[in-house]
Amino acid sequence: MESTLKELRDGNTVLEVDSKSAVSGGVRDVHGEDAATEDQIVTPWTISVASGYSLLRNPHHNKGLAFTEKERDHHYLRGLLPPSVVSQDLQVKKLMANIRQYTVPLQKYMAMMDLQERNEKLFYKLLMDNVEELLPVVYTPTVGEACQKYGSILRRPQGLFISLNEKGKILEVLKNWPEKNIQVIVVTDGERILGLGDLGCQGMGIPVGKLSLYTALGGVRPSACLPVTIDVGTNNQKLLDDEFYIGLRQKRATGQEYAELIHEFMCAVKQNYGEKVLVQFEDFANHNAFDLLARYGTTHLVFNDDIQGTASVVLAGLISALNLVGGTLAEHTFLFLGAGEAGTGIAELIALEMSKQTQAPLEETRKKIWLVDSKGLIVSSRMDSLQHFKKPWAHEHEPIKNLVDAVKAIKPTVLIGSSGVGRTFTKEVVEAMASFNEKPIILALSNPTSQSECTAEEAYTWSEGRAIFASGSPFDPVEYNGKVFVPGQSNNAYIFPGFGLGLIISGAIRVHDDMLLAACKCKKS
Ligand SMILES: O=C([O-])CC(=O)C(=O)O
Ligand SMILES: [Mg+2]
Repeated sequence: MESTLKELRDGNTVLEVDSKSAVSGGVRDVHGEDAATEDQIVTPWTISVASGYSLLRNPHHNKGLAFTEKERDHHYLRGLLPPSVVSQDLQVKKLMANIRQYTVPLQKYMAMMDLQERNEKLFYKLLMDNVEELLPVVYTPTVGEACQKYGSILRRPQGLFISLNEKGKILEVLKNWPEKNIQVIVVTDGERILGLGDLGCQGMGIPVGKLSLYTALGGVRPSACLPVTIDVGTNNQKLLDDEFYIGLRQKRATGQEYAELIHEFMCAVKQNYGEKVLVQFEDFANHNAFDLLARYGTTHLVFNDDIQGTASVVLAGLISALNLVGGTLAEHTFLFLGAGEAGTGIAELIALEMSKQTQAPLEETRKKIWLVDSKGLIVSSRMDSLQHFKKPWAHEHEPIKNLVDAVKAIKPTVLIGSSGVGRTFTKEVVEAMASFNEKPIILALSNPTSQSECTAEEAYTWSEGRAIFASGSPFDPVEYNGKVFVPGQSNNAYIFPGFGLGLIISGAIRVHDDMLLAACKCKKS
């Protein structure tokens, strides 16, 4: 018996033993008789073994034609597969050829999701071997379009949906998830999906995509990753009117009703998975993102990717850019378009690093950083009407209404776009940057590509090839005046999988700013 179990464990066959299988005293309750009392309605122990037909339909263990002759004998697969045995490498070759035939990115996305649902090992092999080509498919920018059309393209639901209907029952809902040992949860409420706005329940594509990078880039086991979407309704009328919309058909719950659902979720998560489970908040709207991070940052292992992840990756990029333009952080002047999660998160981390480098107080280093929001430059005369996360950036200056005037007045060396609004770094803005900077640093961070503040081509052309440019969404290399410029990508995908892995393997129970600063300075050895 023990040797068969070991074989099952070591082999490819699924073996799931519920932890309740051993009754107290170390005596195995083989027939479940001791535990099967009337007040215990759950099966006291279960062993499930996938083999044969069900093994082929189990995405975690299916290998398709790559099952060897021996495995086909052992797992009752004879006759269920055509005779040919192919290597995983050949499977990768075939699938890449198929995926490359699709010209529409969304078709590639759907092919990848189908694969993930069919043969998880092959999905990750494909993604890891072809990461540059497939990252824009399973992640930004295509995942944005997938979320917009999620209701129409959905085949088999992925992740866990927790809606207002589940209020009071969230712990039970977590127990419906087949995996028990969860290490990372990526959760969204869908209110600010990339720069695309409120996509309600259809935001699920984001946690699914982020977690596939946790595995492909961070090496976290897929079974330890849990994508969650909290559905409190949507204010997106187009979705509410869409017959294929998959979420609750109501306006967003707010205030106490919202806070109570999130709180129940956070408590249930800790109760079910323990203190070391990492909860990554993703694509919440500004008005909730900061509050959630503040509220749960002291009681849970939480990380906001849009505030902290983006901040670390951008600071890492700036530290590298200084090698090209010279000077220390404190010798530069920063101007942001966008004062939300990404903008203020990045600004704060830059100020913190400057303060560490120069020993100057944070209040002083913040003065090197200026932010423009939809109402213009953030200045002290606007203080009373500013949301709390913008207040630290309200410096003394006369009011300025638009970006180009702010650029001309502040004369930044670094211009960062994080507003979620595309096409806002106009020719005039880029030309102004290039007029007083030998090498202007220009970061167009908003996602997906349609929301990018400018394209790589625009940044290089309008600056006559002098801009140091990076963007949130990927852009192809650009040829300008006979020279090829390769734009950088400054997306939190370059930090959260490694950062999260570090949190998990170190057994951390809280996230601290020093960890973010350390992550920024990590160099590939
Ligand atoms: O998902 C991405 O590509 C980056 C990100 O967090 C966002 O734009 O919200
Ligand atoms: Mg995000």
